[in-house]
Amino acid sequence: MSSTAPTLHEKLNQLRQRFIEQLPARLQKTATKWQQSRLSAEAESRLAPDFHRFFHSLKGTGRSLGFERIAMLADQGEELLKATSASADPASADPASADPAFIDPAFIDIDSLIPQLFQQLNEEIAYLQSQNGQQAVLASLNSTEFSSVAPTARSKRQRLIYLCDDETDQVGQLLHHLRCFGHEVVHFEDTESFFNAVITRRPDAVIMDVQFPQGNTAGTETLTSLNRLTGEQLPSIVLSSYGDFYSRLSAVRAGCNGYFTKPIKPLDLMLAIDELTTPLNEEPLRVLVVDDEPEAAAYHSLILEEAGMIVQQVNHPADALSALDCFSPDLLLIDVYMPVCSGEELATIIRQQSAHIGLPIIYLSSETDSQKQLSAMTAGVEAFITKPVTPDELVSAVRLRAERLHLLRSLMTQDSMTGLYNHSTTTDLIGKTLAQAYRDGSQHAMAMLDIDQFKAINDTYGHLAGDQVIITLARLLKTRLRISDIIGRYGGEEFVVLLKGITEKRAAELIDELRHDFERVDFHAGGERFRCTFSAGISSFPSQPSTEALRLSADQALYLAKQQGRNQVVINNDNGAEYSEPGQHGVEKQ
Ligand SMILES: Nc1nc2c(ncn2[C@@H]2O[C@H](COP(=O)(O)OP(=O)(O)OP(=O)(O)O)[C@@H](O)[C@H]2O)c(=O)[nH]1
Repeated sequence: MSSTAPTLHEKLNQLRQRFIEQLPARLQKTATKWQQSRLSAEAESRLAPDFHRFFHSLKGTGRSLGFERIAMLADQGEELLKATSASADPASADPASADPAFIDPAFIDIDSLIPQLFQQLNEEIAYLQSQNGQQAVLASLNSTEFSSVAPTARSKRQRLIYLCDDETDQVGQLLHHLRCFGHEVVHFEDTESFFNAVITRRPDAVIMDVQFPQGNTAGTETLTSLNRLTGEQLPSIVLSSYGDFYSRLSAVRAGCNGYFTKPIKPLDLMLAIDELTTPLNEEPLRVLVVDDEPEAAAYHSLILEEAGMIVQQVNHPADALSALDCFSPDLLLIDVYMPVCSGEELATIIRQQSAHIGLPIIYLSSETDSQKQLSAMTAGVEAFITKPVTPDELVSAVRLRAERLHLLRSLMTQDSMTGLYNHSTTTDLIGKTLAQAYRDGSQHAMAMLDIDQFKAINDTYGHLAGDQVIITLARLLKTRLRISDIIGRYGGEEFVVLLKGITEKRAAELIDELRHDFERVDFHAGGERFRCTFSAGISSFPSQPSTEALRLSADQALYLAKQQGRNQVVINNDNGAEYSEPGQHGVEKQ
């Protein structure tokens, strides 16, 4: 059995199979209802919206999933129903004069045509379930284009970095710093092995020396050849012993993003790499999909997830409001035709609540009538996408409209210096996580971190150096902890982390590893080099049943850590405090 995760094509294939397996039962149910509707005028008008919705959504989902013939038959059904219902509506004007393709409804034998369509749909399903049909479906699936759907790299903070420098003795410290921050670093001593490695496995960023035995600008020339060969610019930073004009010019021509001269200040270079490889908006976009058709919702979710977004599906419009509150999406994707309430009505309900006034909404529908699209837009939605939508179209439509709100939200929820959550957002998110933990019985641990003798750092090296220390610890937490963990700057030099799904003991081990790596980071201020440490206190849920109780308990443990000499991690659990190995010092001046 293969242990790899299913590919997009495999997931899509599963979705199609599920759709086809369930279709005969849906068809049977609708055919039975159709017979009932023929018994009286009352039943006919009561059940008419159900048939319209059935054909309409079958057309949309069928087309999205690539079942062209099913979509075509469903389209015929919808058109037949439209034509006969228009003839029953005395308010509708006589279209015969305007439309040359008009067929008089009096000549449409709906009683035999609709059952014929049911029959044809059943035959198509039987074909699709046969071996020949399955092969045809597979062939069409393989021809589907997903080329420009973005990779899921955004979900990982760890970067692959290639460092190409033949002066091995000088890069040891840099390698250590980069690895401290959780990056995978591969070191090459010559440009040829570096070149081959890039072709085999493309890195997220490159640090390149300029001068090699092969030539004075051999490093930057290698980057230029690679960029030409692959047609893509490698994010790169130059690290050179020379700052002369021609070395710098060769770096500019190779499209390098930065130029550092030796001796190296590892932290500066590391932060530059971090900036180069971290997308402006690091948090993935969140999309709520509301569609009564589970397969259609799953199909669109799959595409958006594949592009790195977090998606939640809701199949009943009534569940959309609570999902909005719990999930906090950056965008809402709504199907227009749903039972109970239309997409238009749902959009109006949402817009009437001040908390969701700015939320971008996109309609997704098989409706091609531009007049109807226009009227649906009156509820204040951003866009109307017609099914079937290609993956690239869907991803870019969603990204375009969601990113602005996402950015605005980030400004309100993040601390501007570190990009971590601010105090109130941290408390808010922890509260929501605990509410969920009560329902699913999960356990979590909280860590409170405080930089040791930070006042002395500010006083000795200046506030800018102090800020650098805060930013570095924030980066360390972000790169080394899980994306799902909640990491906040609680104020000043104090941080709070909720490590989800782990015991306090495991949390203490993780934080202690960070403590150990942090104390080995070199900071520079003026001509001086210095190091810092932090202390941490750990508490856990459910022994501490609320955010406030967790915070107080972690704070007590932190206080103990400070009292006992700093640079250590203390757990506050039911059995009393437990300590990690205490460190040596708070500030080390070298
Ligand atoms: N550079 C800088 N300093 C800050 C920032 N926020 C708070 N501080 C300073 O952080 C220092 C915190 O000092 P204290 O609370 O006395 O604690 P400490 O010196 O770290 O000592 P211990 O916690 O006991 O190890 C104060 O001098 C604050 O002015 C900031 O954003 N940047």
